[in-house]
Amino acid sequence: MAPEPIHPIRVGHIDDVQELRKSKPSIIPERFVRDMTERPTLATPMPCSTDIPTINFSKLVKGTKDEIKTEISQLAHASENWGFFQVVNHGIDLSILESIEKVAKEFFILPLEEKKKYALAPGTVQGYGQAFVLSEDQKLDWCNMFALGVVPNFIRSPMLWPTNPENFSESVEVYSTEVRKLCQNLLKYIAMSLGLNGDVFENMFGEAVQALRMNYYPPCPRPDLVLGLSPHSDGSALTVLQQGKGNSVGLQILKDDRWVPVKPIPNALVINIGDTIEVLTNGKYKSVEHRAVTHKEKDRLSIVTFYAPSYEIEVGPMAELVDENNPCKYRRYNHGEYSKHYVTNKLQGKKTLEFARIRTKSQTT
Ligand SMILES: O=C(O)CCC(=O)C(=O)O
Ligand SMILES: [Fe+2]
Repeated sequence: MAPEPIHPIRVGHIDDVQELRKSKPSIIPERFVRDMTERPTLATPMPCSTDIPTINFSKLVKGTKDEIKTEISQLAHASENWGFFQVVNHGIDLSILESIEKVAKEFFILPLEEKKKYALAPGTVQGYGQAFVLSEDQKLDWCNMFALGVVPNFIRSPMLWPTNPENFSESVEVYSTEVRKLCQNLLKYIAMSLGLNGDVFENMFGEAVQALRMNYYPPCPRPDLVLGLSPHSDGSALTVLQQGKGNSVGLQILKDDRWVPVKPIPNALVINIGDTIEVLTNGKYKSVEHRAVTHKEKDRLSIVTFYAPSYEIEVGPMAELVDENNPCKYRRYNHGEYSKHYVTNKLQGKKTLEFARIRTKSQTT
Protein backbone atom coordinates (compact mmCIF):
# COMPACT_ATOMS: atom_id res chain seq x y z
CA MET A 1 0.00 0.00 0.00
CA ALA A 2 1.29 3.46 -0.89
CA PRO A 3 1.51 5.89 2.03
CA GLU A 4 -1.79 7.69 2.64
CA PRO A 5 -1.97 11.39 3.53
CA ILE A 6 -2.57 12.18 7.17
CA HIS A 7 -5.33 14.62 8.13
CA PRO A 8 -5.81 17.26 9.23
CA ILE A 9 -2.55 19.17 8.90
CA ARG A 10 -2.19 22.92 9.34
CA VAL A 11 0.77 24.17 7.36
CA GLY A 12 -0.09 27.88 7.22
CA HIS A 13 0.67 30.06 4.22
CA ILE A 14 3.45 28.77 1.99
CA ASP A 15 4.93 31.33 -0.39
CA ASP A 16 5.81 29.99 -3.82
CA VAL A 17 9.54 30.73 -4.09
CA GLN A 18 9.50 31.39 -7.82
CA GLU A 19 6.80 34.02 -7.33
CA LEU A 20 8.71 35.46 -4.38
CA ARG A 21 11.81 35.75 -6.49
CA LYS A 22 9.87 37.62 -9.19
CA SER A 23 8.87 40.23 -6.62
CA LYS A 24 12.60 40.69 -5.76
CA PRO A 25 12.13 40.99 -2.00
CA SER A 26 14.76 42.95 -0.09
CA ILE A 27 13.78 41.09 3.05
CA ILE A 28 13.38 37.32 3.06
CA PRO A 29 10.08 36.25 4.66
CA GLU A 30 10.66 35.00 8.20
CA ARG A 31 9.54 31.45 7.45
CA PHE A 32 12.53 30.97 5.15
CA VAL A 33 15.13 32.47 7.48
CA ARG A 34 16.99 29.69 9.25
CA ASP A 35 18.12 29.70 12.84
CA MET A 36 21.79 30.60 13.20
CA THR A 37 22.88 26.97 13.64
CA GLU A 38 21.18 25.88 10.43
CA ARG A 39 22.41 28.62 8.11
CA PRO A 40 24.81 27.61 5.35
CA THR A 41 28.32 28.64 6.28
CA LEU A 42 29.11 30.33 2.99
CA ALA A 43 32.40 31.76 4.16
CA THR A 44 34.08 28.50 5.20
CA PRO A 45 36.52 27.41 2.51
CA MET A 46 36.36 23.69 1.81
CA PRO A 47 39.55 21.67 1.60
CA CYS A 48 40.02 20.80 -2.07
CA SER A 49 40.98 17.19 -1.44
CA THR A 50 37.43 16.29 -0.44
CA ASP A 51 35.75 15.48 -3.75
CA ILE A 52 33.32 12.61 -3.51
CA PRO A 53 34.49 9.37 -5.19
CA THR A 54 33.85 8.65 -8.86
CA ILE A 55 32.84 5.26 -10.22
CA ASN A 56 33.47 4.36 -13.83
CA PHE A 57 30.40 2.29 -14.60
CA SER A 58 31.62 1.02 -17.98
CA LYS A 59 34.58 -0.59 -16.24
CA LEU A 60 32.20 -2.45 -13.93
CA VAL A 61 30.22 -3.74 -16.89
CA LYS A 62 32.91 -4.51 -19.44
CA GLY A 63 36.30 -3.96 -17.82
CA THR A 64 39.08 -6.51 -17.48
CA LYS A 65 39.03 -8.72 -14.39
CA ASP A 66 41.43 -6.36 -12.66
CA GLU A 67 39.47 -3.26 -13.62
CA ILE A 68 36.26 -4.79 -12.29
CA LYS A 69 38.00 -5.69 -9.05
CA THR A 70 39.39 -2.17 -8.62
CA GLU A 71 36.06 -0.54 -9.42
CA ILE A 72 34.17 -2.80 -7.01
CA SER A 73 36.56 -1.97 -4.20
CA GLN A 74 36.12 1.75 -5.04
CA LEU A 75 32.38 1.20 -4.80
CA ALA A 76 32.78 -0.46 -1.40
CA HIS A 77 34.97 2.41 -0.20
CA ALA A 78 32.51 5.04 -1.47
CA SER A 79 29.48 3.31 0.05
CA GLU A 80 31.17 2.75 3.39
CA ASN A 81 32.91 6.08 3.86
CA TRP A 82 30.93 8.56 1.82
CA GLY A 83 27.46 7.16 1.11
CA PHE A 84 27.76 9.16 -2.12
CA PHE A 85 29.55 8.78 -5.43
CA GLN A 86 29.33 10.11 -8.97
CA VAL A 87 28.90 7.64 -11.80
CA VAL A 88 30.58 8.39 -15.11
CA ASN A 89 30.10 6.38 -18.32
CA HIS A 90 26.77 5.16 -16.95
CA GLY A 91 25.56 4.23 -20.42
CA ILE A 92 22.43 6.42 -20.42
CA ASP A 93 22.21 8.35 -23.63
CA LEU A 94 22.93 12.05 -23.28
CA SER A 95 19.77 12.91 -25.22
CA ILE A 96 17.70 11.18 -22.53
CA LEU A 97 19.32 13.27 -19.79
CA GLU A 98 18.81 16.42 -21.84
CA SER A 99 15.21 15.60 -22.54
CA ILE A 100 14.21 15.15 -18.90
CA GLU A 101 15.96 18.38 -18.02
CA LYS A 102 14.11 20.17 -20.79
CA VAL A 103 10.65 19.00 -19.74
CA ALA A 104 11.41 19.77 -16.10
CA LYS A 105 12.42 23.33 -17.02
CA GLU A 106 9.32 23.67 -19.19
CA PHE A 107 7.22 22.66 -16.23
CA PHE A 108 8.74 25.09 -13.74
CA ILE A 109 8.38 28.09 -16.04
CA LEU A 110 4.64 27.51 -16.39
CA PRO A 111 2.41 30.13 -14.75
CA LEU A 112 1.70 29.37 -11.12
CA GLU A 113 -2.00 28.80 -11.86
CA GLU A 114 -1.08 25.97 -14.23
CA LYS A 115 1.33 24.34 -11.79
CA LYS A 116 -1.22 24.60 -9.01
CA LYS A 117 -3.39 22.12 -10.89
CA TYR A 118 -0.89 19.54 -9.66
CA ALA A 119 -0.56 20.95 -6.14
CA LEU A 120 0.47 18.41 -3.54
CA ALA A 121 -1.82 17.95 -0.56
CA PRO A 122 -0.28 18.64 2.87
CA GLY A 123 1.27 15.49 4.28
CA THR A 124 1.81 13.93 0.87
CA VAL A 125 4.84 14.05 -1.40
CA GLN A 126 3.38 13.79 -4.88
CA GLY A 127 2.60 16.87 -6.93
CA TYR A 128 3.80 20.48 -7.08
CA GLY A 129 4.79 22.59 -4.09
CA GLN A 130 6.73 21.98 -0.89
CA ALA A 131 6.74 18.49 0.52
CA PHE A 132 7.56 17.61 4.15
CA VAL A 133 5.83 20.71 5.55
CA LEU A 134 3.79 19.48 8.46
CA SER A 135 3.27 22.44 10.78
CA GLU A 136 2.70 26.19 10.73
CA ASP A 137 5.90 27.02 12.57
CA GLN A 138 8.20 24.91 10.41
CA LYS A 139 10.92 26.68 8.40
CA LEU A 140 10.48 26.46 4.64
CA ASP A 141 12.96 25.49 1.94
CA TRP A 142 13.86 27.86 -0.91
CA CYS A 143 12.68 25.30 -3.43
CA ASN A 144 9.78 24.23 -5.58
CA MET A 145 9.26 20.53 -6.16
CA PHE A 146 7.31 18.51 -8.62
CA ALA A 147 7.16 14.85 -7.66
CA LEU A 148 5.44 11.86 -9.14
CA GLY A 149 5.33 8.12 -8.67
CA VAL A 150 6.70 6.12 -11.58
CA VAL A 151 6.43 2.48 -10.45
CA PRO A 152 3.91 1.11 -9.57
CA ASN A 153 1.59 4.04 -10.30
CA PHE A 154 2.77 6.15 -13.21
CA ILE A 155 -0.32 7.56 -14.85
CA ARG A 156 0.24 7.88 -18.55
CA SER A 157 -2.72 10.05 -19.33
CA PRO A 158 -2.00 13.07 -21.52
CA MET A 159 -4.88 14.87 -19.79
CA LEU A 160 -2.94 14.80 -16.58
CA TRP A 161 0.34 16.13 -17.79
CA PRO A 162 1.56 19.67 -18.11
CA THR A 163 3.15 21.61 -20.98
CA ASN A 164 3.49 19.38 -24.00
CA PRO A 165 1.83 16.33 -22.41
CA GLU A 166 3.17 13.77 -24.86
CA ASN A 167 6.74 14.96 -24.42
CA PHE A 168 6.52 15.12 -20.65
CA SER A 169 5.06 11.70 -20.27
CA GLU A 170 7.39 10.11 -22.78
CA SER A 171 10.52 11.73 -21.34
CA VAL A 172 9.63 10.58 -17.84
CA GLU A 173 9.00 7.04 -19.04
CA VAL A 174 12.14 6.73 -21.14
CA TYR A 175 14.32 8.32 -18.46
CA SER A 176 12.84 6.26 -15.66
CA THR A 177 13.31 2.99 -17.53
CA GLU A 178 17.00 3.77 -18.01
CA VAL A 179 17.51 4.89 -14.42
CA ARG A 180 15.73 1.76 -13.19
CA LYS A 181 18.19 -0.43 -15.10
CA LEU A 182 21.07 1.59 -13.68
CA CYS A 183 19.76 1.13 -10.12
CA GLN A 184 19.35 -2.61 -10.64
CA ASN A 185 22.89 -2.87 -11.97
CA LEU A 186 24.38 -0.74 -9.24
CA LEU A 187 22.61 -2.81 -6.60
CA LYS A 188 24.11 -5.90 -8.19
CA TYR A 189 27.63 -4.47 -7.88
CA ILE A 190 26.91 -3.16 -4.40
CA ALA A 191 25.86 -6.67 -3.37
CA MET A 192 29.06 -8.07 -4.91
CA SER A 193 31.13 -5.46 -3.10
CA LEU A 194 29.71 -6.87 0.14
CA GLY A 195 30.69 -10.40 -0.89
CA LEU A 196 27.03 -11.31 -1.49
CA ASN A 197 25.28 -12.78 -4.51
CA GLY A 198 24.68 -10.14 -7.17
CA ASP A 199 20.94 -10.80 -7.23
CA VAL A 200 20.30 -10.56 -3.49
CA PHE A 201 18.61 -7.13 -3.53
CA GLU A 202 16.74 -7.74 -6.75
CA ASN A 203 15.27 -10.93 -5.29
CA MET A 204 14.41 -9.23 -2.02
CA PHE A 205 12.77 -6.03 -3.31
CA GLY A 206 9.78 -7.41 -5.25
CA GLU A 207 8.46 -4.88 -7.76
CA ALA A 208 10.69 -2.01 -6.67
CA VAL A 209 9.02 1.36 -6.09
CA GLN A 210 10.37 4.24 -8.15
CA ALA A 211 9.58 7.92 -7.76
CA LEU A 212 10.83 11.00 -9.57
CA ARG A 213 11.25 14.41 -7.99
CA MET A 214 12.24 17.56 -9.79
CA ASN A 215 13.63 20.25 -7.51
CA TYR A 216 13.89 23.82 -8.73
CA TYR A 217 15.85 26.35 -6.68
CA PRO A 218 15.44 29.95 -7.91
CA PRO A 219 18.23 32.41 -7.12
CA CYS A 220 17.91 33.81 -3.62
CA PRO A 221 18.91 37.37 -2.64
CA ARG A 222 20.20 36.07 0.73
CA PRO A 223 21.64 32.57 0.22
CA ASP A 224 23.40 32.96 3.58
CA LEU A 225 20.06 32.90 5.42
CA VAL A 226 18.11 30.12 3.71
CA LEU A 227 18.43 26.50 2.70
CA GLY A 228 17.36 25.14 -0.68
CA LEU A 229 16.57 21.80 0.90
CA SER A 230 16.73 20.88 4.60
CA PRO A 231 19.34 18.35 5.73
CA HIS A 232 18.09 14.78 5.36
CA SER A 233 18.99 11.27 4.39
CA ASP A 234 16.90 9.57 1.71
CA GLY A 235 14.36 6.89 2.61
CA SER A 236 15.15 4.96 -0.57
CA ALA A 237 17.54 2.07 -1.18
CA LEU A 238 19.40 4.08 -3.83
CA THR A 239 18.94 7.61 -5.13
CA VAL A 240 20.05 8.83 -8.55
CA LEU A 241 20.47 12.58 -8.91
CA GLN A 242 20.97 14.52 -12.10
CA GLN A 243 22.16 18.09 -11.73
CA GLY A 244 21.08 20.65 -14.32
CA LYS A 245 23.71 21.51 -16.92
CA GLY A 246 25.76 24.57 -16.05
CA ASN A 247 23.82 25.15 -12.84
CA SER A 248 25.34 26.52 -9.66
CA VAL A 249 26.85 24.08 -7.17
CA GLY A 250 24.16 23.41 -4.59
CA LEU A 251 24.28 19.89 -3.19
CA GLN A 252 26.32 19.43 -0.01
CA ILE A 253 26.94 16.29 2.00
CA LEU A 254 27.90 16.00 5.64
CA LYS A 255 31.33 14.41 5.90
CA ASP A 256 33.25 14.34 9.17
CA ASP A 257 31.02 17.14 10.49
CA ARG A 258 31.71 19.41 7.51
CA TRP A 259 29.43 20.25 4.62
CA VAL A 260 31.23 19.18 1.44
CA PRO A 261 29.91 20.49 -1.91
CA VAL A 262 29.32 17.97 -4.68
CA LYS A 263 30.93 19.55 -7.71
CA PRO A 264 29.03 18.51 -10.81
CA ILE A 265 30.95 16.42 -13.35
CA PRO A 266 29.40 17.01 -16.79
CA ASN A 267 26.96 14.20 -17.70
CA ALA A 268 27.71 12.21 -14.54
CA LEU A 269 24.97 11.07 -12.18
CA VAL A 270 25.22 11.41 -8.43
CA ILE A 271 24.28 8.26 -6.54
CA ASN A 272 23.60 7.99 -2.87
CA ILE A 273 22.93 5.16 -0.50
CA GLY A 274 19.50 5.45 1.12
CA ASP A 275 18.25 4.39 4.54
CA THR A 276 17.12 0.98 3.26
CA ILE A 277 20.63 -0.08 2.26
CA GLU A 278 22.00 1.27 5.53
CA VAL A 279 19.56 -0.96 7.41
CA LEU A 280 20.07 -4.02 5.17
CA THR A 281 23.85 -3.76 5.56
CA ASN A 282 23.51 -3.19 9.32
CA GLY A 283 25.12 0.23 9.00
CA LYS A 284 28.15 -0.88 6.97
CA TYR A 285 27.05 1.23 4.01
CA LYS A 286 25.82 4.65 5.06
CA SER A 287 22.94 6.83 4.01
CA VAL A 288 24.60 10.18 4.47
CA GLU A 289 22.96 13.43 5.43
CA HIS A 290 22.81 16.01 2.66
CA ARG A 291 21.19 19.37 1.88
CA ALA A 292 20.95 21.93 -0.90
CA VAL A 293 22.01 25.56 -0.71
CA THR A 294 21.01 28.39 -3.03
CA HIS A 295 22.87 30.98 -5.09
CA LYS A 296 22.44 34.73 -5.31
CA GLU A 297 22.21 34.94 -9.09
CA LYS A 298 21.94 31.45 -10.47
CA ASP A 299 19.06 29.03 -10.37
CA ARG A 300 19.45 25.28 -10.08
CA LEU A 301 17.54 22.19 -11.10
CA SER A 302 17.96 18.67 -9.80
CA ILE A 303 16.14 15.60 -11.06
CA VAL A 304 16.04 12.90 -8.46
CA THR A 305 14.99 9.25 -8.68
CA PHE A 306 14.25 7.26 -5.55
CA TYR A 307 14.46 3.47 -5.92
CA ALA A 308 13.15 1.39 -3.04
CA PRO A 309 11.69 -2.03 -2.21
CA SER A 310 8.02 -2.72 -2.81
CA TYR A 311 5.87 -1.43 0.10
CA GLU A 312 4.93 -4.89 1.41
CA ILE A 313 8.57 -6.01 1.81
CA GLU A 314 10.00 -6.53 5.26
CA VAL A 315 13.40 -4.95 5.79
CA GLY A 316 16.05 -5.62 8.44
CA PRO A 317 19.80 -6.22 8.66
CA MET A 318 20.92 -9.17 6.55
CA ALA A 319 22.24 -12.13 8.51
CA GLU A 320 25.59 -12.00 6.66
CA LEU A 321 26.27 -8.55 8.11
CA VAL A 322 25.46 -9.27 11.72
CA ASP A 323 27.93 -10.99 14.04
CA GLU A 324 29.49 -10.63 17.50
CA ASN A 325 31.52 -7.62 16.43
CA ASN A 326 28.64 -6.09 14.51
CA PRO A 327 25.52 -6.59 16.60
CA CYS A 328 22.18 -5.91 15.01
CA LYS A 329 21.62 -2.13 14.93
CA TYR A 330 18.13 -2.00 13.41
CA ARG A 331 14.85 -3.80 13.97
CA ARG A 332 12.87 -5.42 11.20
CA TYR A 333 10.03 -3.37 9.75
CA ASN A 334 7.71 -3.16 6.80
CA HIS A 335 9.02 -0.82 4.09
CA GLY A 336 5.55 0.70 3.46
CA GLU A 337 5.39 1.68 7.14
CA TYR A 338 8.81 3.28 6.88
CA SER A 339 7.79 5.22 3.77
CA LYS A 340 4.71 6.48 5.56
CA HIS A 341 6.81 7.51 8.54
CA TYR A 342 9.29 9.24 6.20
CA VAL A 343 6.77 11.33 4.28
CA THR A 344 4.79 12.36 7.35
CA ASN A 345 7.78 13.86 9.16
CA LYS A 346 9.79 16.95 8.34
CA LEU A 347 13.28 16.47 6.92
CA GLN A 348 15.60 16.44 9.91
CA GLY A 349 19.00 14.99 9.19
CA LYS A 350 19.07 11.29 9.96
CA LYS A 351 16.27 11.46 12.51
CA THR A 352 13.84 9.45 10.39
CA LEU A 353 16.02 6.38 10.72
CA GLU A 354 15.46 6.44 14.50
CA PHE A 355 12.27 4.62 13.50
CA ALA A 356 14.34 1.48 13.05
CA ARG A 357 17.37 1.98 15.27
CA ILE A 358 17.83 -0.41 18.17
CA ARG A 359 19.02 1.53 21.21
CA THR A 360 21.80 -0.04 23.24
CA LYS A 361 21.68 0.21 27.04
CA SER A 362 24.29 2.99 27.12
CA GLN A 363 22.25 5.05 24.64
CA THR A 364 19.02 4.76 26.59
CA THR A 365 20.45 5.70 29.97
O1 LIG B 1 18.89 19.18 -5.18
C1 LIG B 1 19.73 18.48 -4.64
O2 LIG B 1 20.90 18.46 -4.99
C2 LIG B 1 19.34 17.59 -3.48
C3 LIG B 1 18.04 16.88 -3.71
C4 LIG B 1 17.76 15.83 -2.68
O3 LIG B 1 18.55 15.55 -1.82
C5 LIG B 1 16.47 15.12 -2.70
O4 LIG B 1 15.59 15.48 -3.51
O5 LIG B 1 16.31 14.20 -1.87
FE1 LIG C 1 18.00 13.68 -0.83
